[in-house]
Amino acid sequence: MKHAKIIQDLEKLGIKGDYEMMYNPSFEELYQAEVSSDNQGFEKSELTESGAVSVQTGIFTGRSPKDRYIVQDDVTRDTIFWDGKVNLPTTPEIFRSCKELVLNQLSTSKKIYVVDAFCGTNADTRLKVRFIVEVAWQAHFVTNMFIRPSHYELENFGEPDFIVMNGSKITNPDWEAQGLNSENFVMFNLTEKLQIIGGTWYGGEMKKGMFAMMNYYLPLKGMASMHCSANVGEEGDVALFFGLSGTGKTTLSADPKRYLIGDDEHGWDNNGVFNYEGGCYAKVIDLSEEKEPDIFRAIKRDALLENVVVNNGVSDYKDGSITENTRVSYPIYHINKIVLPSKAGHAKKIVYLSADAFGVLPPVSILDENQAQYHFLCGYTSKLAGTERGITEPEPSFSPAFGEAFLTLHPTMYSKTLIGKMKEHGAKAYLVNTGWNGTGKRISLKDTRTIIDAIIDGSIENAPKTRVPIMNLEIPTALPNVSEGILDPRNTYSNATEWEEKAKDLAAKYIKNFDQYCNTEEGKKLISSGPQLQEQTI
Ligand SMILES: Nc1ncnc2c1ncn2[C@@H]1O[C@H](COP(=O)(O)OP(=O)(O)O)[C@@H](O)[C@H]1O
Ligand SMILES: C=C(OP(=O)(O)O)C(=O)O
Ligand SMILES: [Mn+2]
Repeated sequence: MKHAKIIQDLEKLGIKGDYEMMYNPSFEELYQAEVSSDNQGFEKSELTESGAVSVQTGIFTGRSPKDRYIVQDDVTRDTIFWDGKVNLPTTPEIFRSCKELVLNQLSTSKKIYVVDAFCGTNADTRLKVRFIVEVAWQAHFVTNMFIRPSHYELENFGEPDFIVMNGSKITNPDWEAQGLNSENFVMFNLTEKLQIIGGTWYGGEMKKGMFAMMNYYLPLKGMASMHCSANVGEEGDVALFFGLSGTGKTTLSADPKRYLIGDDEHGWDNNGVFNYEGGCYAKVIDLSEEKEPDIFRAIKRDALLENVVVNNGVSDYKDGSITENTRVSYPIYHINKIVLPSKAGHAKKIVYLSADAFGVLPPVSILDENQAQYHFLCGYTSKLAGTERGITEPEPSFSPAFGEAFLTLHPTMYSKTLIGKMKEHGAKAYLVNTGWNGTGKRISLKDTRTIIDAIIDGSIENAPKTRVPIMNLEIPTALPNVSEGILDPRNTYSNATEWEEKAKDLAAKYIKNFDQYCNTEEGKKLISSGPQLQEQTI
């Protein structure tokens, strides 16, 4: 029997105890476990008016990059990009000691949830992942976010390719002596194909953890692995939306005119674009049915709200007092227009989303091939408060491939694979600012959506154009139904020299950041595609 086999597997891993084990619980079983009166502290969940359950994730309401380590050994030494920032090295010994802590924690649990799921739509490239957690809502989170195997697939699941053991309730007392950042840890061992977690309850570590693993395995097989959302039109035309957290991947990919492929993580192989996930993870801060009807309506039974303030069973999306990073996860079929399985053909339109808090970038720029490469390597945006610990103010950030925090290989691996696919399939790239302009206000969602429509239907190519100096970007000067006077950012300032000053400041940052790619001929040749400081605006 499957159940007995799973218990045997857990014992082999070192989880031995007198626990009750639930294997791939149904949504109904998860719900019952979540509202059980046995739950303590952050295990507690609450039913809300929409039918969704609401939880608090504890001290961590976002990922904790400084506590994230990868074991450096023969498998990873020459493959992982040891940049000293994202992929922090640890030793097999320290991993073993932290793993022991997690095993002890799980062994003394009353209840353990084991969820077998897929990461990746295609059988030939997906990871069969086994999540072992002791908190019901964490099991719910991974059930929402990863691809749920059918009964048949579950029966034939076989050995997992990767195991995630979450001991969020324990911390590491030896962290100082081991030279770690804190008592909390998120560690990967690629030899053992194991992720272990302690101290943080935040589910994003599991979601983005497996993304980082896909970012390792797929580019090594020549595929593009991308931090982007994706949707497809009636004609099979696929669009990708790259961007860091908060730039609009989830919001803009939920487009009632198109079919959603996925909202965050995709691969691109010889057959086309495919999702890694089986659900979406949307921000709910200030969410309204009027502005984002598809996401609003996806919040219903089986959806899981995180860190939202709930008053007498009613969620208040305006209240950011727990965190600005309030979230909901839901299975992808909560969005009406989707393709299943989550894949489609080759991408034709590539949109780089950047939420520029400094008001310099145009709402949309048309990129040529070299600029597509330049801006992909730059990955400029402003980091907004919330998704990462310690970020409380917008900060300019250059994040290669629009996802530096999840890259396990050198950034150029991701640009090579993506640009290769783009060339092969004649995809065109655009840079879209979903952030601020000289008015001090954020560019409206309505204007951004209209701009995206013009990119997707191709009409943007026929618009009158001009070049924005310093930033060295080509922009349309008029687009039907886009607010007058916003397309050229210089016009959103009462005095264009104000823009110029800010632009020079930002251009200098771009140029300085790009230095890291200038030690190769390939990199050097891209400099002229980026911002230029010597230029005069008039
Ligand atoms: N012009 C805009 N374009 C996209 N999103 C916008 C815009 N203005 C405000 N927003 C808000 O910004 C947030 C974008 O978040 P989200 O789509 O979840 O980003 P991501 O998926 O890239 O992390 C949403 O809360 C959305 O309502
Ligand atoms: C969940 C995350 O990503 P995003 O904001 O892109 O959805 C994250 O960065 O932890
Ligand atoms: Mn998102």
